[in-house]
Amino acid sequence: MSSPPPSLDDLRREIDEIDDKIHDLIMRRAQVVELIGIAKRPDNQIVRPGREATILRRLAARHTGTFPLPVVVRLWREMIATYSRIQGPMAVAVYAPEERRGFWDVSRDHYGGSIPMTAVNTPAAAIRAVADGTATVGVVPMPEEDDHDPWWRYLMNQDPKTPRVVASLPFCGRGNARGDDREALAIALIQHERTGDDRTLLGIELTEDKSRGRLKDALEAAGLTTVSFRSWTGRETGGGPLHLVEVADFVDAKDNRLAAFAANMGDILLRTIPIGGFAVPLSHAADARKI
Ligand SMILES: O=C(O)C(=O)C[C@]1(C(=O)O)C=C[C@@H](O)C=C1
Repeated sequence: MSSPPPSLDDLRREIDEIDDKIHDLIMRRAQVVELIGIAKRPDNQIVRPGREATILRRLAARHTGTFPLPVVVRLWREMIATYSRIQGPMAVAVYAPEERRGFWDVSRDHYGGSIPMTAVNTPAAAIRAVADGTATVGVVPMPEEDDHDPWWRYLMNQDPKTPRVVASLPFCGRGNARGDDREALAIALIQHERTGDDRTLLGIELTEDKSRGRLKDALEAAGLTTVSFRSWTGRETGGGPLHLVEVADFVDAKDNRLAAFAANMGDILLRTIPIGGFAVPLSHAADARKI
């Protein structure tokens, strides 16, 4: 004889037990994070986007059942942001003018509801807020093709006080975020860290106009796979043409492939600056599977 199905009261008791366990673990995680905050000193970089991506990828790989993965990621994003704030002060400056409130929504999903967040009207204002320490993180739009004053050119600077791109938002779908703005990048005064599946943004200045095909060939001959290109004439400032190339790997300034690229380009290359990068978001994999 099969046993009768559990009663509503039994099931609710089980839910209460589960909730207690989840709550206990959230509180225990806070204690461990406090110790992490102590262990991380003296370099004291509270926000570690690479580690955050690794945590979320590991959970995504073990996820099964009917509870949607993007919601798991949203819960963890709320937690991770809050656990960051336990370690020290945090503030986010988001490029979110009136007509582009979608960036506010994706930033709030990523950095949670408890971190102080300010909307600014230009990407340059978000960069300034990070550079002067008013914000720990800035959120700027994914570079666009027809941008007449691209924000990324302000990051083409070797000064260690220049913010770097450190993450791409959203990490797992934009849910019910307003508007059509699809993707944004986070910048901070920290280094982009290797996670095993990364993209790097290379800012490249040339002495004269060259086709993207030429740049692509020189990068690929140096062993760098190109994903996308953005260009800016540089005429307005009297400088040379600038290109922002997304490459499919982790690359830092010491990478031998940049030296090989410089050799391939010869005298027309003025400088190449990795302006940061990001762990490939889970939504990229989902888009590729057309989920
Ligand atoms: O691992 C760390 O360095 C932490 O500070 C912990 C933690 C987390 O909650 O897991 C919090 C903030 C960091 O951005 C990354 C991860």
